Amino acid sequence: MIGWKRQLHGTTGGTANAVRLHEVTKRYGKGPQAVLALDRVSADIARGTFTAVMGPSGSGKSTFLHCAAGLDRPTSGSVRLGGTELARLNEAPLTRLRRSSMGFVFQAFNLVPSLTVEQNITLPLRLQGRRTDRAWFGEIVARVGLADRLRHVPSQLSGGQQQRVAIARALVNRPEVIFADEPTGSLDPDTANDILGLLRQAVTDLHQTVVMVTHDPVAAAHADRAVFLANGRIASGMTSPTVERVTAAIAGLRGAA
Ligand SMILES: Nc1ncnc2c1ncn2[C@@H]1O[C@H](COP(=O)(O)OP(=O)(O)OP(=O)(O)O)[C@@H](O)[C@H]1O
Repeated sequence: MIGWKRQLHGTTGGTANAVRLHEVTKRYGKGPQAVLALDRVSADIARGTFTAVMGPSGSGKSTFLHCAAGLDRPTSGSVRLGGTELARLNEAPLTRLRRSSMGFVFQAFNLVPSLTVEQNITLPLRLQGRRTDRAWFGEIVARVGLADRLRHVPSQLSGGQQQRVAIARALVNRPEVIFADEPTGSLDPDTANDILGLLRQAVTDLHQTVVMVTHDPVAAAHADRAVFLANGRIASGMTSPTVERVTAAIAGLRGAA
């Protein structure tokens, strides 16, 4: 764990963290039925990096993402987004912070069916009462290849196109961090590869920060780093993950379970 933290700092030349989890524990339920989903997890996510969160089913990946994004409150420990401690915020300011500083990409796309592509993409801005920066909007729409689809509604789009809308929506705020939960889980391999390429570009070209939960070693290989959870703890970390190394690491975790 210490080595993992050192690696993060070491490769970024001391860049500030977008997200920092310190000794985060999440327990669901009480008494003998209680489940320890996260057990004193600490992780620093440096700005401008792409991190894949991996691990066997039930290892705590979604709980990690939900706690990091303030969608779920840790039982103990600290989560900081930039300089802000999430535990100190009540629901209303937390919701505002999520809208202003986080982007989300989910497996199920989660677009608003009655809104057009353009309205879906700009929804986070409208919810904050902010104007759309047309130059930035034009750039992200061009990058995700949706310029000729702006007046369509989600039901008129393929799954891959809907996920492109979700990525544009996540980028529209220039958030502190984009959280992606199995973003390619319902896509065919070629479409998945396109979507992962867009997330990669968001980091490399647009200097965004992406944290992605995935089961898929191919998806993880697009990231700068992979962090492996097992039984609610960080078991190991890896820089410049490849499909082969990630597959071997997961097999090792399954063997140790
Ligand atoms: N709301 C909840 N109430 C009770 N237990 C929960 C709840 N959410 C998650 N858990 C438990 O916490 C543990 C971690 O769950 P989590 O969903 O974070 O794992 P995961 O690694 O994302 O799994 P998967 O890959 O199957 O989605 C599991 O044992 C799960 O059953």
